[in-house]
Amino acid sequence: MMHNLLSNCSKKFYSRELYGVDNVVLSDIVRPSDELLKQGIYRYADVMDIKQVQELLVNNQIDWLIHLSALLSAIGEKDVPLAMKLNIEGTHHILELARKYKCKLFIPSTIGAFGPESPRNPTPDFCIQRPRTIYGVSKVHTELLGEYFYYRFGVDFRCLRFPGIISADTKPGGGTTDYAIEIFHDALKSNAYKCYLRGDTRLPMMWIDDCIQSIVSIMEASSEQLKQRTYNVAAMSFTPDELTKAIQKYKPNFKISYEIDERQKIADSWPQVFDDQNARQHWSWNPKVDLDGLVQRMFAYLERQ
Ligand SMILES: NC(=O)c1ccc[n+]([C@@H]2O[C@H](COP(=O)([O-])OP(=O)(O)OC[C@H]3O[C@@H](n4cnc5c(N)ncnc54)[C@H](O)[C@@H]3O)[C@@H](O)[C@H]2O)c1
Ligand SMILES: C[C@@H](O)[C@H](N)C(=O)O
Repeated sequence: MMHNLLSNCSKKFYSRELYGVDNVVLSDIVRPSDELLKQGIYRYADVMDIKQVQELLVNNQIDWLIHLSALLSAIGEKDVPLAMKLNIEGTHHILELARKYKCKLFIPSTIGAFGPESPRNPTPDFCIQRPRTIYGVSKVHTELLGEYFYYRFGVDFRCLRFPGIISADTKPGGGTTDYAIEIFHDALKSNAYKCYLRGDTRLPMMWIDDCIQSIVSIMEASSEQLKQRTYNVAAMSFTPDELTKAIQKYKPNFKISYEIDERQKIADSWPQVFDDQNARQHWSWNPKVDLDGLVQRMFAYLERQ
């Protein structure tokens, strides 16, 4: 069965092969590239303006909503009022529209929804969550409110807590895990990278294709399979030192140096290793790409550019 699907963030949810070009509407507030416009439907919609999203949803007979727009952890700390507006008020709009129009709704959460009091290695689905960033607080809010809308109004809310997502074709959006993307660009440009996290900072990470597959899998899982509405998903965990060693297999002269900044404090409060056994058991989550696979894919893509 086909779904009309609205993904309100232009970049990372490429599911047109699966659901059909005319059934996927991408929306954002940024000016789209020519390439993006050629790929299918793109519409401007600001999630702060509920009427704009409502119009899009009605006019396109949307029945699945993939709500991705958010301010990430590091950039959120630089503009807390905007993060509160986008991540909290924007999410309220989306939840309300999903309720009104009976849409199936996906909103991602993050490793950042945990905090210094959470167990860090491994971090299970259910444990204390006291994040210390506005990003993390907004995502715990999303998890709880989404589940409330499910139990109270029957909204088919589905949520995955993602690790740092690594992709080659988009610029990082202001996260604490950005180093693991920037490092590849600098490796190709100058064979060196100055990292803002300590070399032993272990964080969960995931290749973009696994991320997209996890969204498709949870959206297609039957309600009976889902024993909870928010799941951790994991693929790998590594440190900047370990990533450097994996990069040096391709570029033996690559050098890393360190200049630690405020993002270290955020990373130190986050999970090191994610426990995703519930996702694996309940709806057969099974990531494909490990650290070497990720490095190989990044270089293959970037060297083609
Ligand atoms: N990238 C990661 O490592 C990661 C990890 C865990 C969870 N997530 C979640 O995945 C989602 C997408 O993350 P991302 O990395 O693509 O973020 P990003 O910062 O790269 O993209 C966010 C997008 O939201 C858009 N946006 C901003 N304000 C908007 C508005 N008012 N209306 C509509 N769109 C607006 C931006 O233009 C941008 O394209 C977020 O919810 C994030 O929390 C991402
Ligand atoms: C982990 C994730 O949510 C995002 N990449 C961030 O660092 O903020």
